[in-house]
Amino acid sequence: MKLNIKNETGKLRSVVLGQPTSMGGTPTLAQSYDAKSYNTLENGNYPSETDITSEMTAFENILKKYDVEVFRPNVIHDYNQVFARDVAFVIEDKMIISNVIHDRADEQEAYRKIFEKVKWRDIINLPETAHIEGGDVIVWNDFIFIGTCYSEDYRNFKTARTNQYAIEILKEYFPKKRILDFELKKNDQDPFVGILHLDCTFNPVGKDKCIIYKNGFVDESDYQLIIDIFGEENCFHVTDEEMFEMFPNIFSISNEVIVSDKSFKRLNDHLRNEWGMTVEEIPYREISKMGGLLRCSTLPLVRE
Ligand SMILES: NC(=[NH2+])NCCC[C@H](N)C(=O)O
Repeated sequence: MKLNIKNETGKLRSVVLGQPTSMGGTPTLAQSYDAKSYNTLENGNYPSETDITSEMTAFENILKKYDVEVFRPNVIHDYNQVFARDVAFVIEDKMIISNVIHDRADEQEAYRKIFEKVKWRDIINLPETAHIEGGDVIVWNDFIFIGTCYSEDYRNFKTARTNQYAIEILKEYFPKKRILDFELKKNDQDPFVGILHLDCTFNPVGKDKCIIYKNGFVDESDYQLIIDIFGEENCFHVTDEEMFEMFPNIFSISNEVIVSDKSFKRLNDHLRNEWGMTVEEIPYREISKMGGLLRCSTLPLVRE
């Protein structure tokens, strides 16, 4: 397979969609590794495998409707494999194997048959201490936007997944890209305060637009830089509550077609009425309780 990812919104040809089978029971608070799941567990409403399965099936059906080739990872017994995004990521024709948080490390084995479709020389493995997950990496033509955490207590956060070392290495592999790193607010327990990945606070859509949550960034100047790149009129600003519901984490099948949660009324209306896009709405509320949404559930391999 010839990988090709130049941006977030080129027409999607081939993608990995995570899988819900045998996702294990409800974790304990101590076992959770993101603030949204922590909050869900505190509220005692962790989702069931049956509900997660029906949401992911709805997503797969939309992808197939647009003739996208969909791969699924193998099932690992009692292991959450919903969020394919973080396991690896594609930049141009290269696949970078993430160094994910320890709690999720076993997920990668289930992608072996998919990785084997890619030529060895197109696969990049990073040194063990270079931490990075696909949710923090957004390829946007000449730019690569990367979410990170500079804090000295980086290691104390389970929600800090990408470090400077990994970013420095990517700069060497992709010298022609303008790599911009953004420090994200971190908090392992309060989903209104901490941002797990960059794609929970920012996501490009269409040819030149984006969805953005200002308070996810530590430095206002980082947020302002994105606004300057896209232009104020091309930015949809989300509120605290909408960030919590995961508005930024929708998924583009092309410049014109977006898969969104059917409860995102204000966003979906804007995408359709102001920006003229086609919005495919599906139910994804149960999956949101585990700290990710539509972008997080996918790992795009080929876009036109
Ligand atoms: N790209 C993303 N935002 N992925 C969300 C992953 C959520 C998952 N519970 C984790 O903590 O790893």
